[in-house]
Amino acid sequence: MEADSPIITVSHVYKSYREIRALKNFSLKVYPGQVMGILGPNGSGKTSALGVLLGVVLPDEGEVDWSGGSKCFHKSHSVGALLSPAKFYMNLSLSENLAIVSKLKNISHFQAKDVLSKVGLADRAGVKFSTLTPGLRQRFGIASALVGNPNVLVFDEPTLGVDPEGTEEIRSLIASLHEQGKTIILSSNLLSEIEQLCTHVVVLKRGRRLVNGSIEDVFWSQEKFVLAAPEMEHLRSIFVDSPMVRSCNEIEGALELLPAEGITPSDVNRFAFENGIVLSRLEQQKSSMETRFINLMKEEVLA
Ligand SMILES: Nc1ncnc2c1ncn2[C@@H]1O[C@H](COP(=O)(O)OP(=O)(O)OP(=O)(O)O)[C@@H](O)[C@H]1O
Repeated sequence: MEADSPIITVSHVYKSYREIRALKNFSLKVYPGQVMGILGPNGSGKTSALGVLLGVVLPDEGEVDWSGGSKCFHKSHSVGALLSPAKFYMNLSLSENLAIVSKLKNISHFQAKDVLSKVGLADRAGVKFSTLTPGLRQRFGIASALVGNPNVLVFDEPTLGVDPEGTEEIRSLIASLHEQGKTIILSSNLLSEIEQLCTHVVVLKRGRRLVNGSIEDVFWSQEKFVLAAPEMEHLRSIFVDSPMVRSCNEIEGALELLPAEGITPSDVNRFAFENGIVLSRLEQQKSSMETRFINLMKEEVLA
């Protein structure tokens, strides 16, 4: 997939609101067909990052380039966005609201029913926006993003404030848009949502990018070794200050090591043997998504 050119390239963007630094040296590439998740706690800069991508927030420094060299794309039909919570005219019907959206996007041949049927709201074309539940409002927001059949969709916390049933409906709608080949960029502070929907992720903390890559690489690449031996105290003592490991914890009768770069299980086995210990257990395991995310959030953000 990355053999293609990126659809969006964000380079070294800084954004402050007075003294608050919302984005610090933020860079990102999004390729066609990806579902890029922007993951981070509240206030980490997710909405600012999406605003910069969409051209509705001007960066203080840095560049955003859309494929084709466009720097000002937000009036284009090839991008649809939903910034949460979905805001529309309360007293107008869904089809009237969509007519306004299509006018703003400068789209002449447009059928509200076609777009509404894509999100399962075709039978509500005539109802007022004010009568919709939070989940249906978000679904309608996705419908409005689909006006003009854009290739790229941007959703800011699409399930925020939605009940579990509505959340599942919105998630399956986003998954089906991905299956149709849309490129999607969405923000969330829920690891489970990012894991369920995204192919790629960028993790933000206090406006800085901590990591970026495929879900697999970012959340599953951290390995740990689990060791045991008859003399556990001796085993711990040889590894606790060893440069072979980044951390060493005794958990439920076993020693869990996070190995230093390039260290293999045979290196660990050999080192134990050279110190007079025959291991009764040596397993290589991957950290869980949650563990990796929690560790990332603990990591100090480098200035
Ligand atoms: N218009 C604004 N004026 C002043 N400060 C702002 C503005 N928009 C965002 N901020 C601040 O910038 C920082 C990043 O906010 P942003 O909304 O981008 O983060 P976020 O990760 O989307 O947060 P949340 O999940 O709470 O929406 C926060 O400290 C926020 O208070």
